[in-house]
Amino acid sequence: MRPTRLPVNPDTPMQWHVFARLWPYLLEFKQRVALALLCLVAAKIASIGLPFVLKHTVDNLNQEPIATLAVPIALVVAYGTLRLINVLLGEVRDTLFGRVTERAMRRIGLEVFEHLHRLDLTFHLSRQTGGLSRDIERGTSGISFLMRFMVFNIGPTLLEIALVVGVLLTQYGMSFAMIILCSVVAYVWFSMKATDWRTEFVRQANLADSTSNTRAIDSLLNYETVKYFNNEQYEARQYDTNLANWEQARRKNRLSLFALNGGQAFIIAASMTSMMLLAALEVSHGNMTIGDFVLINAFTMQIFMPLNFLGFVYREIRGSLANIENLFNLLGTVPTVADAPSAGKLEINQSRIHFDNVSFYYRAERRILNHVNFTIEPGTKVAIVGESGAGKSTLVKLLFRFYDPVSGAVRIDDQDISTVTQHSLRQHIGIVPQDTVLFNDTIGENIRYGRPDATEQDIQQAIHLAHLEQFIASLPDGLNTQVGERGLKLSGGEKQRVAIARAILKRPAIMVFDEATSSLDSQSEQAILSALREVAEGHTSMVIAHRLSTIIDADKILVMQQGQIVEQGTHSELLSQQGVYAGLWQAQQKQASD
Ligand SMILES: Nc1ncnc2c1ncn2[C@@H]1O[C@H](COP(=O)(O)OP(=O)(O)OP(=O)(O)O)[C@@H](O)[C@H]1O
Repeated sequence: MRPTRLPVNPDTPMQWHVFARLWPYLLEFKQRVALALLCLVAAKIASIGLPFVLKHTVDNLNQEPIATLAVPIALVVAYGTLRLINVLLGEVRDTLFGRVTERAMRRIGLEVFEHLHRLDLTFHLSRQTGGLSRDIERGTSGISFLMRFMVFNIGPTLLEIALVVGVLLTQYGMSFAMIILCSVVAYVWFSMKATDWRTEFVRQANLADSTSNTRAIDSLLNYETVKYFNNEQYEARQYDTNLANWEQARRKNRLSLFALNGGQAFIIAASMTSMMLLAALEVSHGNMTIGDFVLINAFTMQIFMPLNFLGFVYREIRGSLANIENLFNLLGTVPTVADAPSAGKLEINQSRIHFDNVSFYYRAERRILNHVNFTIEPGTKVAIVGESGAGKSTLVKLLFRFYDPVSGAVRIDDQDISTVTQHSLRQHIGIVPQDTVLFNDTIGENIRYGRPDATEQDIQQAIHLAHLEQFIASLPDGLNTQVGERGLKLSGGEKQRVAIARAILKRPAIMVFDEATSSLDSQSEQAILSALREVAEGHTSMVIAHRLSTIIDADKILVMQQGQIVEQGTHSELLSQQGVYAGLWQAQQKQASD
């Protein structure tokens, strides 16, 4: 698996406050956490006992003559048992605590997911979904790492150091305790400093790694384009340039790791040597036994073993904290389109839509809609036409309240849609969008998405109305055929028909068709148009169209130009006005007859 660690900027301060936010998740399973900690303390006490058993065994064997073998044998058995208890307690602790971590990951994962769906379209358009999912993945694995390592690595190591220093101080005097304490402090200090210094090299290596990978994937995904232009060698050269950077970055990374490991080894060696020298002196002066010498040796080794991982753990913790911070920042993002605290449900009566003097821009420097006024009477069909970029789809986005108007209001049955809940608003509007995106699921599930609790009969009826029957019958697994990225690719027209079936299934009071037949050939278009007419029957509907021939039966046609409605009326009224619409109509008629 590729590392999911976020390269950490060495100047980023440690995000200690993240711990405070994780605390409540630990408290969810108080008893488990308490039991895990109990196992931890018991395991550490067992491991502190080990060198003592060793000491007594050696001292016993060192007696001349050995009185009885029973005592050393019992001691060796005790040694083995203590080791086993130590390991088993560690396993029990891991198993107990695993549940706590997993539950925290689940809770936070769901919280973020729900929050992301609450955020507005502007947020989603400005963030790459790939980047977002990486943030979530890194954040949640950061939580798992942090919880495990704080409780099982840093915590136990600190406890062990305290116990060992305490034992040395009480049993063997100040000098031994001081050497251990000083060398641990030196070791920790050096590891942290050296790790911070190395972070930049690690970051460069990770960056070079992901750049070369992105390049390779991009090139392979564009396989066809590479072949069209005969550019295999060009691609290979580009890839190799990236690989050369990677090689260089890895070299620095490796050398800096050598410096870190070398420094740590030096501190350990110096500490071991001084402890052993001091112990040897004490033995030669008759103040200590050989057993004591072995005990001191065992303690020193025992202390440095977990510290060996310190550089790695420290770097990972920094990375995890930064990743979790990113994740929590996501949670802190406030949606710009939100339900008012007093928002009630949209009450649909006749479903009259009224754009009341609506002005809108995405960015202040470019106004998109300028004082737009129109009404769609209940049960009627209003078509919106106009040049590309005039603001037609923007009207739909405002109707769905993906954005709020800068001034004016959108009303449905005299209720300003910004005063009702978004859920109740969207419940009553169905859409066949310009681009239909399908989920990576079966075609049946994709249709059912319009109303997840629909019956089979409803689904069959929607399929029939959307003229999908023949197409589905031609699929190898019928409704169970997988579609989307890993399944069957549907053509633009087929996708639109799935979208129509979905919208039919939703049974909304208001229907919106945004270029709903743009991907269809003329014959399919006519079939779908008659289906849409059936579907729209009795609904208030808003139709956006490029091809005017598809909307001549509309009750009203609005002609948009640069964010304003410049003409409105029925097809024949507009033709007789001899204005913008008549011009567009003639142009399209001419095009069709050419
Ligand atoms: N999210 C956005 N941020 C900034 N500008 C946008 C955004 N969405 C659309 N626009 C701009 O707003 C203008 C109106 O877009 P809109 O999609 O409403 O036009 P349209 O009339 O539906 O065009 P078309 O017929 O080509 O679909 C365009 O100039 C477009 O570039």
